[in-house]
Amino acid sequence: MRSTQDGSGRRGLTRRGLLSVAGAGAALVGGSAAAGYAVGHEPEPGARPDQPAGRAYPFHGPHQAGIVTPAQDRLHFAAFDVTTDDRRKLVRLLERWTRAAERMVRGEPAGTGGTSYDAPPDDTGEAIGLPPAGLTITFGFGPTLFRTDDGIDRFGLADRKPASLARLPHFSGDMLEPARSDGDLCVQACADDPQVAVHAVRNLARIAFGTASVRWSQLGFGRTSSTSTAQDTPRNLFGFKDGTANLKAEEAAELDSHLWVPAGRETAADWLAGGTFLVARRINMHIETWDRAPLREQELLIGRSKAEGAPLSGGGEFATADFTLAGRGGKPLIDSGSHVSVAHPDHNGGVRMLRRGYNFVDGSTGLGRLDAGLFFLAFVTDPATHYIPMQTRMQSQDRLVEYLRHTGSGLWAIPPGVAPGGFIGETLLS
Ligand SMILES: C=CC1=C(C)c2cc3[nH]c(cc4nc(cc5[nH]c(cc1n2)c(C)c5CCC(=O)O)C(CCC(=O)O)=C4C)c(C)c3C=C
Ligand SMILES: [Fe+2]
Repeated sequence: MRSTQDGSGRRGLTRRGLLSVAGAGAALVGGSAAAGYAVGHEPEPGARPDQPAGRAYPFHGPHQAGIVTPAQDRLHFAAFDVTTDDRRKLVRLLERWTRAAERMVRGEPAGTGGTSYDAPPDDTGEAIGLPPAGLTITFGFGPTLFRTDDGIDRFGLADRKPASLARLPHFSGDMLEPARSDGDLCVQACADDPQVAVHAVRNLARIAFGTASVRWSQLGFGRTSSTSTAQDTPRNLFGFKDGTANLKAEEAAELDSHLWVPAGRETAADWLAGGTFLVARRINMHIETWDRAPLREQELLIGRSKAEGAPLSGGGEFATADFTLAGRGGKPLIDSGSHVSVAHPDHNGGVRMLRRGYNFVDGSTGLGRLDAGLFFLAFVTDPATHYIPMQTRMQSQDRLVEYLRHTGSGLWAIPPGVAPGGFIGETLLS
């Protein structure tokens, strides 16, 4: 927490809006202002929107932020179970989440302040003094929101469920943990400061108390993709550049074909027009085994060079891969079982996806191995065409899977963006 002290010895906390305590007597009842729970919601004089940490992305727009937004460096992802069957309570939660998200992405506290000194603060406080840090908060609806596993239509939404919104099928080799999978709702909070991302999820969970509870959550510490041509390509925990051939924000026509759900595709689910689907897979990577594999083997399995990220058929990082070019002995320079060959659009009916995953390390196992990998996040126009067939092919043909273990999974419909005054999911629930 950053705090400042002026010449009068008064401490002032600086997250543009500060926690306030209702009533003029507040300072009298416990010296809260002097203790740091000060007042005011004025813009912080020191805020620097020109600096990366001061960057704030708008919450409102035709699409939700956090999809084509340049991928930030940190993630806190959470899946929630709705604990009520009262539709009005669900709507109220989404309204309250919207208001809190609007504020937090601006670098303001989750609440407006003014709570009683005898009540819990309406912001948890750990982001006071921190700038917006490029925070985006993206919300999604899982299949069980529409119909529970027992077939119950809790909220009268069953006939509006998109056909493709169903639990992902079992893929060969899956070792999924139920406690890391699925959920009625999801929240993806991305920021360039981990404390800002965690603060966002924590406050949304606090607001949800009594209506929804966290089912599972995942932290990510390094982006594994770029979503804009202005970004450098980052590296995953295998040490390879990841995101080179990703779908990028600048490819407007491709986004319409491969990312956004078009109006009129499915009458009953037209509320999703302008939205998309989010696939999440927690993929453990066998780091120690990989680190003992020769460089030749590592490059063969990926199909790109480790240093530059260039296709093994030649050229620089962004050169087009040539899967027919043969090397010594007449064998293709890019192995047909390499990851980029199996995942390439030419071998998947032309489909592309917008990947937005993160590295994770969740400590180590009892055997002294890192519990680490890639939290794969991909946004697609339709998982039935743009994800399930590719994952199925990977499990049977991609030699990289020998080093991977899928331990978590989820699919959510991501509703379109929100207009000022509206709320997340309005097209579905109002
Ligand atoms: C089902 C989809 C995919 C899963 C699961 C997946 C996991 C995964 N990928 C890497 C590392 C790399 N992937 C790369 C490219 C790439 N991956 C997918 C899809 C899945 N990856 C696609 C569609 C592509 C693009 C293919 C193309 O058009 O050429 C690359 C190369 C660099 C790049 O283009 O991004 C790397 C490296 C890991 C480690 C992993 C699971 C842990
Ligand atoms: Fe990949």
